[in-house]
Amino acid sequence: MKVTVVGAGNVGASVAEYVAMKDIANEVVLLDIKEGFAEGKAMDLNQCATLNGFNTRIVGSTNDYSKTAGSKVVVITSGIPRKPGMTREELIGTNAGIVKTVTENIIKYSPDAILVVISNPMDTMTYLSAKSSGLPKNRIIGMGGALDSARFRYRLAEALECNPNDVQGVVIGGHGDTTMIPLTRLATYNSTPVSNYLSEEKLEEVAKATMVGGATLTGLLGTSAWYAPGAAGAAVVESIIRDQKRLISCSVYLEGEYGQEDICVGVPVIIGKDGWEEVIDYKLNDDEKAKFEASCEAVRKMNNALEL
Ligand SMILES: NC(=O)c1ccc[n+]([C@@H]2O[C@H](COP(=O)([O-])OP(=O)(O)OC[C@H]3O[C@@H](n4cnc5c(N)ncnc54)[C@H](O)[C@@H]3O)[C@@H](O)[C@H]2O)c1
Ligand SMILES: O=C(O)C[C@H](O)C(=O)O
Repeated sequence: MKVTVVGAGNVGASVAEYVAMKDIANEVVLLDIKEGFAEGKAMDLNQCATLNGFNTRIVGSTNDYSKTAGSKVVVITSGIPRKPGMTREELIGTNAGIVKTVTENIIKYSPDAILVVISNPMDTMTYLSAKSSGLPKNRIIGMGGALDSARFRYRLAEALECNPNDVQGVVIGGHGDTTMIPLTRLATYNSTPVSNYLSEEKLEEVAKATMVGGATLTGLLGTSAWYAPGAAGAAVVESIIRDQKRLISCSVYLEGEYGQEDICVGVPVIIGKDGWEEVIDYKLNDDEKAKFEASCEAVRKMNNALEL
């Protein structure tokens, strides 16, 4: 099984590392436009094999797509990250061209691949990939909700002072500072509503911290985060390769689900060997529905800036 990761920068290398550590692919191809960069990252990662006990071969490629041929999954991380003070949406001018070209090159060599889009602004880049590739909708998955939900669970566990693995929580909507929707009403601490333990004000605080999770890290790091984004990307890849049928919030092309058409936005989906298989209806209440609609309007506005 071959997995390709386009962009060997912070997030791409992190996805490659986590995929290798999971030992779910024989080969991971890391491709970057910067001369020798992907080869260097691949060599460094290969030298972890005996230390971390994996048997995945990592191959570096400077823009040679023939090396990516026959990939089962392709993760797109190529593009610029934001700097402190910027929004993800400001990246569209540079990243749209990159994501479009990369998508076209990838499907020339791997027409049956499932694409996992990570580059920002992620929902719009996923929509662009869907439109420019012409691939069946189930084979285009935007990764954002997996990361945002992990951050939500971390913030909830911090507030509850508990083990994060005992907390369930999902973020839907756009992957933007103001568009994501942490579903606090549905979050649980080992099957009991978190509202049993946390006040409305505390839950509001948790939701706000979740929404600006990426911006907070960008402020601290000077560039955007990569460990949790890499782990979230690898979790999506694992669910595809192992056909795990995990229920993960991902940005997918909607045709009526959640009342939306012709948009890629975060909703809970089942992820398996054929890509995303089914959207699960969380039965949003009126307030959540209104937030979801506003989120979709903002994403749609971004999509309108694309030259398709
Ligand atoms: N969806 C998410 O949850 C999420 C999370 C983190 C980061 N991101 C986004 O992922 C992207 C990458 O972030 P990063 O921190 O890895 O940035 P980075 O600068 O470390 O790496 C990006 C890499 O892409 C490469 N690249 C640029 N154009 C290319 C092309 N045409 N073909 C191949 N490679 C190309 C660059 O050379 C660079 O090595 C950014 O857009 C960032 O905003 C999204
Ligand atoms: O915050 C960013 O710009 C990167 C990414 O989308 C994240 O949420 O970490």
